[in-house]
Amino acid sequence: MQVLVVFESMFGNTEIIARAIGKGLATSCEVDVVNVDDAPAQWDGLGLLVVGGPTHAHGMTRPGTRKSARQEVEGGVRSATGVREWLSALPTASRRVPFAVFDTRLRRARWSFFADVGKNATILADDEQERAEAWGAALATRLLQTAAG
Ligand SMILES: Cc1cc2nc3c(=O)[nH]c(=O)nc-3n(C[C@H](O)[C@H](O)[C@H](O)COP(=O)(O)O)c2cc1C
Repeated sequence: MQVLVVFESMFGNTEIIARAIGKGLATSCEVDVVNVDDAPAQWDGLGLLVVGGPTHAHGMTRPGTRKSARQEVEGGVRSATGVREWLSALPTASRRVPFAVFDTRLRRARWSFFADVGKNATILADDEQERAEAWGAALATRLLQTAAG
């Protein structure tokens, strides 16, 4: 089963979580983890698309919030594009695929991954990488069960 994980990340936290999710999924699937800047817009035979990004102003990033993030970090941010824009530009055929989403944010929330971002530093809260890997592994198990009917 082929899985594509697409992440958007300013300071690196969401990228770490995306790669941990990919590691979990790789226990039973073929996985590519790609920055949204390099993400394809079309695919063939994809079993699952997983998309994640940082929470900005209670939602997905926008050009203005990404500009604020750029001003906070020396040496540039990880993604120039947003998953919001990437998703909007996907052709209709690419949207017909099983889909899972995740986000990172500052406040600990049950369905999000928690990042504590210091100045010019990437500080993921304890256990979040492990939690992300476990979520990826659970997703893979569920996917294979669904495929098996
Ligand atoms: C412009 C901006 C707005 C943000 N707004 C929120 C918010 O509304 N709620 C929240 O919990 N975190 C917020 N954050 C924190 C980010 O969600 C956190 O920095 C992010 O998860 C880090 O991921 P990244 O390192 O991949 O960019 C914001 C960060 C920035 C830069």
